[in-house]
Amino acid sequence: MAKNKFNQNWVHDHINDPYVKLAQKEGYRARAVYKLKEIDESEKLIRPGQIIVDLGATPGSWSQYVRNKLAGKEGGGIDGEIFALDLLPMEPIADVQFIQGDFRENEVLDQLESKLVGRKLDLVLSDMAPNLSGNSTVDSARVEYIIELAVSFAKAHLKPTGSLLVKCFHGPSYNNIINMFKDEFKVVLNKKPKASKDKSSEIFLLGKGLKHPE
Ligand SMILES: C[S@@+](CC[C@H](N)C(=O)[O-])C[C@H]1O[C@@H](n2cnc3c(N)ncnc32)[C@H](O)[C@@H]1O
Repeated sequence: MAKNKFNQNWVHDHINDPYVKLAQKEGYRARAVYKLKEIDESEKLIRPGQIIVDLGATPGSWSQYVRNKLAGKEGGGIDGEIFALDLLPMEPIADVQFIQGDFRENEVLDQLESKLVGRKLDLVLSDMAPNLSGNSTVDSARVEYIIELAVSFAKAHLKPTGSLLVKCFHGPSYNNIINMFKDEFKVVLNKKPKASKDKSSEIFLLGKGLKHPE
């Protein structure tokens, strides 16, 4: 398909996408929020009082959703804490502490850890998607690596009852990733929310309760 035609189709699909329209109406920065919302509504992941990290947070719809779930009834601050991190800048969101940097770099991880000051987390979210090269072996290895880092971060920082939700893709490393989750979590679920496009190999993995808390 010619590139222009491809762009036109993308624009047409995007404008007519019900989740794009809903996100605009409800004030969310991205349609991705409805993926998290559906998983949260079925798994009851997010509750007031929690400490939550959102990895790969920009433009911020997941952080907005988490913030709304932790917000007090009187419209004051939040009951809980939210830390968000991304390679790219993010427009500020009230009560969300943002760090800009590459999660694969130790220096960035140190910054995040210094904000946590030893407090354990209830939930780690990762919607991080590495840049894709088009070579499925290379891309699959990149996805596996970023998820491996998220799992090791979760292992070090989650409460024993905490959960990790990551974006993943069906590909050559899928089984390795599932096994990595099964080694670390008591319960492992895969989720394909309605807002995740059928033609995308995207799938979300949820690990609940650490098998070997640190
Ligand atoms: C699909 S977007 C996230 C959308 C977000 N959940 C939302 O609801 O607005 C994926 C994000 O992951 C970020 N990302 C990818 N690799 C990263 C890395 N190594 N470190 C930090 N962020 C990364 C990208 O910059 C991008 O903003």
